[in-house]
Formats: sequence, structure tokens, C-alpha cells
Amino acid sequence: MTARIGVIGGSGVYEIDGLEGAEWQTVETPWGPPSDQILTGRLGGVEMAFLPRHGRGHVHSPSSVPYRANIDALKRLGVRDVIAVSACGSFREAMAPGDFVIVDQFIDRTFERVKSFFGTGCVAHVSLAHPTCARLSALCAEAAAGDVRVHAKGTYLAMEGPQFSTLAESRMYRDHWGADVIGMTGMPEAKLAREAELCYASVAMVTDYDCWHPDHDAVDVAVVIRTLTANSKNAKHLVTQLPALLTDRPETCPCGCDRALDFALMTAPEKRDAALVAKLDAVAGRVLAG
Ligand SMILES: CSC[C@H]1O[C@H](OP(=O)(O)O)[C@H](O)[C@@H]1O
Ligand SMILES: Nc1ncnc2[nH]cnc12
Repeated sequence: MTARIGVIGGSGVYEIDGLEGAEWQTVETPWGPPSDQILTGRLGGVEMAFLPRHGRGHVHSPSSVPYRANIDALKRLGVRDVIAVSACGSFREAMAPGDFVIVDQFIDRTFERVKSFFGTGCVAHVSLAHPTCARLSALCAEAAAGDVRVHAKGTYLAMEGPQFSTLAESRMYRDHWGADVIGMTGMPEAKLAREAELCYASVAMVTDYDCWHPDHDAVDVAVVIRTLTANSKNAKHLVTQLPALLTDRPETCPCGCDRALDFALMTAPEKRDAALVAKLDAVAGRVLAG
């Protein structure tokens, strides 16, 4: 079967080309407005939905991105597979600027963001042991292949920002925490996608060596944008390859992403907050309805 594919574009990626019947749609959610309108259309006969994470014109900072609204809006549009694209710094010599890293693990160091759809009156605890979808991640690695070097896995350190890291932090993440790449937006996006039972893959495009590398200047925005611009064709290539790879999508995900809430809800049905349950219609309607 075909399924609608959602793409979240990061810094430097504010639209995607080549969509048939392209239309920017306004989507309302119970969590407020998403970062921007969502660009919908067909690519290779498959329904696509594209959302620029920071909004067109880069309006939202990593801390102010409306992560809950973004994930809810994509689910409301019928998206089941989310490919999140982001710029990142690298802690590994072998993960060089221009390379793509298919993130399979996260360390969440963010602290100023709402990280769950659930809360008082409807408590849920989903598993995050494997925060990305292995099926979708493998397909992203395949879709990215071409002129770009792709690393099939990597640990992404999500920092609050908006300032870049100090040298002491950079060394700590690299030498002691085992992080491979660093960015400011991977969390809570991945957590929320799991709560919403969406398959989520994270494609991190390396733009710099942060500030630890003795032979490279410390990261700044100019370097990030220069590297992203030089490699934009590789990001476009990835997106155009996705539909063909996802036409035979299994009805249920073998990784279980689409059943993440099966054993997660804790609040007794008679104790649930009706207003919160109503807000969860798109995210958790499968397990809450009825
Ligand atoms: C423009 S440099 C810092 C900025 O770039 C990354 O954005 P995104 O993850 O949305 O591609 C990083 O996380 C920061 O938000
Ligand atoms: N070094 C870095 N740290 C945090 N976010 C980034 N985005 C791109 N490069 C980054």
C-alpha cells in the first residue's frame, strides 16, 4: 500500500521541489499552530507532506519550535512515516562535513521544551530504547546513497542552544559521552513522534566539527549554511528516492512504532481528564477512543 510520507526540513531546507499538485495547507491542532503551513503534493505517485521545522524564513529557534503541533499536524494529515532532516556538528573525524548520518540513538540535554503529549489526567510511558524506526532508517540510508557518504548509525546529542557548545562541553560529549553528532532539534521531536505512534527516521547532515577539532575553526552559522548549500543536491536526491522505496510499506511496522501506546497508558479510564483526552484525538485516538 502507499502511505503519506512526512518530511521535516531543518536549517536551510524550507521547501521541497517537484511535488505534483503542490499546495501549502494550514493545519490546526489542539497544541497550537505548527511551525508553518504544510506543503502537500505527490511525488512518484505517493502523497507527501513537507514541514519546515523553523518555518519559512527561519522564524522559530530550536527552543521555540512547536514540536507537539508539528507532530500532531503531520499525523492529522495521514502521515505514518516521518523523515526528519537536520544539520549537525560532528564529533568524529570520519563523519566529515557533507556526510549524512542516519541517527539511531539520542542523548537528550534539552531542558526548555514540552516533551510529551501526555500529563496529568492521562499519563503514558512509551519505550524509547530504540528511538528511531529501524525499517524507515534503513530505507533512508538506501535513498541517500549516491554521491554522499552515509553512516548507517550514530548517536545525536540534542542540546538546548541557541548558542553553540563551549569547548569543555564539546570534549565531554565526544570523549566521555560517546556522542557522534550534535544538534538542537532532534529532541523532543523523536520522543513525540514515538508517542504519536509514527515511524520516525532522523537524517543528520554534517555541516561542521563543532569546536573540538584542532584543525578546524569553531562552528558558526556561516559554515553551517555554506556546507548545507554545497550539499543541497544530496538532500534533494534523498527526498526524490523515498517514494519508490516506500510504495510497498508493510501495513504494520515490524519495529512496533505504530503500536507504541499498546501498553503505555497508566491512567484508569474513569480518572482520565476529558479535555486532555479530547486533545489527544489524532495522537492517541487508536487507544483512547471508545
Ligand atoms: C543554523 S546552525 C544551528 C541550527 O541548525 C540545526 O538546525 P536543524 O536541526 O533544524 O537543521 C541545529 O539543530 C540548530 O537549530
Ligand atoms: N555544531 C553544532 N552544534 C549544534 N547544532 C548544530 N547544527 C549544525 N552544527 C551544529
